Amino acid sequence: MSSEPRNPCTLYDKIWNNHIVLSSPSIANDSPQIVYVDRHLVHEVSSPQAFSGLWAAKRSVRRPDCTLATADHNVPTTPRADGQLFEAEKYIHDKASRAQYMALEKNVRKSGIPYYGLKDIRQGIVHVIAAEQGFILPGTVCVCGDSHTSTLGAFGALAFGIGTSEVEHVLATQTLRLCKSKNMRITISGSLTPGVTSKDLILHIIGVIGTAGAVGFVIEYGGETVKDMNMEERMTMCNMSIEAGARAGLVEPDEVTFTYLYGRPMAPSSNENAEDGTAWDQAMAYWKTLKSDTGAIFDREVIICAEDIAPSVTWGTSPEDNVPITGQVPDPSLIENPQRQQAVEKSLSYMDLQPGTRMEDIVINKVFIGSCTNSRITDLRAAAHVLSLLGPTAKVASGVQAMIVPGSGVVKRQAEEEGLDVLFRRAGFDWREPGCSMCVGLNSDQLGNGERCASTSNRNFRDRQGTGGRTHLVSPGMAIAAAISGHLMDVRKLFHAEELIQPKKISNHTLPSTLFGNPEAHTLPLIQDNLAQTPASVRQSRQFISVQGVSVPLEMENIDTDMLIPAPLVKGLTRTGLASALFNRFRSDPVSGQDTDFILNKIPFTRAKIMVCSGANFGCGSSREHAVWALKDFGIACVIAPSYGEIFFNNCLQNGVLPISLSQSTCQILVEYAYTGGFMDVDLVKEQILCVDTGVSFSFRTDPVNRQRLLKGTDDIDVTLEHVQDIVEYELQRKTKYRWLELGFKSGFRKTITNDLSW
Ligand SMILES: CC(C)[C@H](C(=O)O)[C@@H](O)C(=O)O
Ligand code: SF4
Repeated sequence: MSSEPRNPCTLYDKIWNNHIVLSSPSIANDSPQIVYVDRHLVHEVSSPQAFSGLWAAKRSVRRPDCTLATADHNVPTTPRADGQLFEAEKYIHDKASRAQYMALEKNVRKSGIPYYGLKDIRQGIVHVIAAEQGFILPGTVCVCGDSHTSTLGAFGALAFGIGTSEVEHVLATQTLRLCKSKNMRITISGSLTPGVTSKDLILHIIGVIGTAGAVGFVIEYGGETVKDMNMEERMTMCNMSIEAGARAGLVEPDEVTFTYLYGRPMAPSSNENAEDGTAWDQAMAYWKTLKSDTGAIFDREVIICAEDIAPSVTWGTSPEDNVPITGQVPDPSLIENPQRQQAVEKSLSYMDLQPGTRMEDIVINKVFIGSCTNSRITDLRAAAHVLSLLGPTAKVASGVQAMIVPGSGVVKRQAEEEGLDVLFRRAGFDWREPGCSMCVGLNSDQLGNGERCASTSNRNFRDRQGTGGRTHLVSPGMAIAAAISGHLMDVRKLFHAEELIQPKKISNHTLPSTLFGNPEAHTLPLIQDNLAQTPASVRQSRQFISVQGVSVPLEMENIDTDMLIPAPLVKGLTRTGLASALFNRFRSDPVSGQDTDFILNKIPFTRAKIMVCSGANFGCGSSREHAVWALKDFGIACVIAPSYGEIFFNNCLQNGVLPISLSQSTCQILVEYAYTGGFMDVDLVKEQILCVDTGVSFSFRTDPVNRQRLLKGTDDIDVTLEHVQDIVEYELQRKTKYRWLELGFKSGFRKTITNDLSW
């Protein structure tokens, strides 16, 4: 807002320039800037430690009115029909899940943040409800302690995931300290053929550019295919931008976007008559400017032809491991790059698949339709459409368990009004309450050891859906085909092409407004009780100067944060006590619980202080800061790898863990050295790594700002709060220029303080 964009700009440049808080921002392009956050989403897993930190420092939430909370990851999806089951104490049996749920309720009460809990029909997966309620708007910056916040880029917003320390920063300051990303444009030309969906498209794109293909970039998706998509399809595509490593993915807002938003409870209202037009009119005037200028420069361009794409399905343990359903499991012996070859071998061994097996011959035991990728009403309609084409006698194959988990209570009710649940139940599908469910297995919806699942979620990481579980990512229609046939199957084979074209592309906006529940959202009653005050020691040291010790070598690429710490172990309320959680599924045998021979269990690596990895994209995937806390608790103060998942990298900086990027060949030399058990000395002052036993040293570079942060152990929140006057001025300016950004809340959100909304 403070600095006018220079033409020609990309859509991302425009949003970025509009959100720089300081009137004289740092000129260096790659220096962190203070960026204003318009919308902040909060859920129970990534927020407890942020609130504890906030309360411990005696700070408050700066903009509860711009924040929205819900519980989604931990909640059971078993029926909530019995009134008393609404009580979390009775409904959530798992102690740790319940504690996180209760902590969220206490924190929203204390802060006055609007909240959709188990009693509220609007409860659901955070990324689903934000769109449904009109919380997310074009041109805004939206964050959440969750990597799939990228979903909301579909609205032409800059939406991305952050770690828990950054959540605390946003709660306290309503800003973030951020470096600008590069621009990537992915243009998709032509039309998707019948039976091929935006899920197949995004899997295909990730297959083409790789899971690290967009690290450092914000992607703008464009082309005729995208123009032709409805909002839900765009959300599915943007959702998995994080699986390509991108900071965010976005789509230029257009009539499809505006029509979707019109009349949503938290979108700007078209009823308020002001002299200068309604809030909706004012918003529209701004939204129509949100497009990349002709001639804007993108740092990378990718062109995809929609007609080339078949329904996609994964065979391995990374989303890039995908092929058309007509394809086969790849043969690692034909892969030239030795590191990739090894990765494929490991994946196939975990997935228990033989090279050359036809994808359609893979037999499955479970089917999961849900997650923030594919749990919206149009996804359920797509699934129901395939099922209805099969006729009333179609049944889930014997031996297969299939579940459908709507993304929100609103989606669930809508589906029930349309009778979709009847279709699903009749065919033998389990129809559940909303939540993340088997996407991440934080509740009891999990795969057993060795079970194989066709899943509409977004991550096929090892152990992701349950320890030892095997995931094949597919679209909703393909999931139905798998459920009915009992194996992976090309949905297009079941019908004539024209039958697969759904009758109408309808978005939720045609639904009667009662489906959104009481249009006045509510907050829980404010409480002034003293939440168990967390001692200042919960705020871990952020300082790093140097470290000396043994380094542990790893020769794997795409080490994701689910590997670093499996989901069921992120259910705590503190930042500590996670040493044994680090690489837990590798260190402990899933069946016997005995220690394995994984390198971290071996002397001298049990006391390693440095982790050296020769594979790229370390820490990709989920935003869980628990991965860094686990490393730190184990004793690791420095990670050396060729490249990193961006959120993980930032999380390291927040916790005084030094992430060093070096070329793959240098990392390999350091890995060889690490195997000898020799001492390493990593010195940030000198920017040097010394292999003590051989006397060989390597220099490394760190960003000067980050280097200072680590050397001084700076608390970003303190530094940002030195600029509080600039934040105040930015907010005043925002109120005048973008009045509509406040209105939805004033009129619809803050009025009612009640907790008695029921289903
Ligand atoms: C728990 C949360 C931090 C995590 C994420 O950031 O993605 C989760 O949603 C996931 O999908 O793994
Ligand atoms: S990816 Fe899965 S666990 Fe993460 S927010 Fe989406 S549904 Fe929830």
